[in-house]
Amino acid sequence: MDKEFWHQRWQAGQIGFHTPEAHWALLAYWPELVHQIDEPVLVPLCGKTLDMRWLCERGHPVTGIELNPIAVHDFFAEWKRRPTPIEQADQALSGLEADGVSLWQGDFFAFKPATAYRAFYDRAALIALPPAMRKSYVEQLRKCLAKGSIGLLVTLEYDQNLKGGPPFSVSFEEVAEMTGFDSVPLERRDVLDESSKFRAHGITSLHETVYRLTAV
Ligand SMILES: C[S@@+](CC[C@H](N)C(=O)[O-])C[C@H]1O[C@@H](n2cnc3c(N)ncnc32)[C@H](O)[C@@H]1O
Repeated sequence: MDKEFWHQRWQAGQIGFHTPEAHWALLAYWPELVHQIDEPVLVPLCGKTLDMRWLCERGHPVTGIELNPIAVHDFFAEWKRRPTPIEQADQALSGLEADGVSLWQGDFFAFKPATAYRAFYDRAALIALPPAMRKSYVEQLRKCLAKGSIGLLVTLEYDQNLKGGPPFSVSFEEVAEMTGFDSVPLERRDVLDESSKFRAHGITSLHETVYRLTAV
């Protein structure tokens, strides 16, 4: 998945991954996971997800990293906020901030956090990347985090032989073997009925799995 692929998706408005409400797993599991509600949260490959607004409304300062400028612009515009630029020496990405949400626009692999995060949220970030990139993503994510950081990871599982990604299928075994993290599955939910696109490919089993990750 090269960068141009994502820029074209945003340019063409092909953003089926963007949902009009905060994700069910966030609502169900975040409160029991992260008790300190002013803990800053890192959201890699964030798009313009409303999950960031949910986290912010809960009290968390939020840092999102997103490649595409349309996503960053739309996030603030749809939230009816006028962001101001963020200055950070030694940062290759350009940043905008409003009301506790900071969005850095650019390549997550070039992101240098000012301090290590202790909480993170990954929905449709790991699974947006092909297998060859996922190891580097996990390494970069781990570099941004303090030891003991807690996060929520949401994956999809389906027969990858029937459909190419993204989103890619990421197995329980792959998550269990992620270097630098301990994982605990919290819920595995059948989501086939909400996904006609997958049915059209002949897929008969589609699950969303939610994990608690701890950086070790
Ligand atoms: C499948 S979308 C998910 C967005 C968001 N997490 C959500 O749940 O709506 C993946 C996003 O990652 C962005 N992206 C892809 N590669 C990236 C990279 N290397 N650095 C930062 N963002 C990236 C894409 O532009 C896209 O908005």
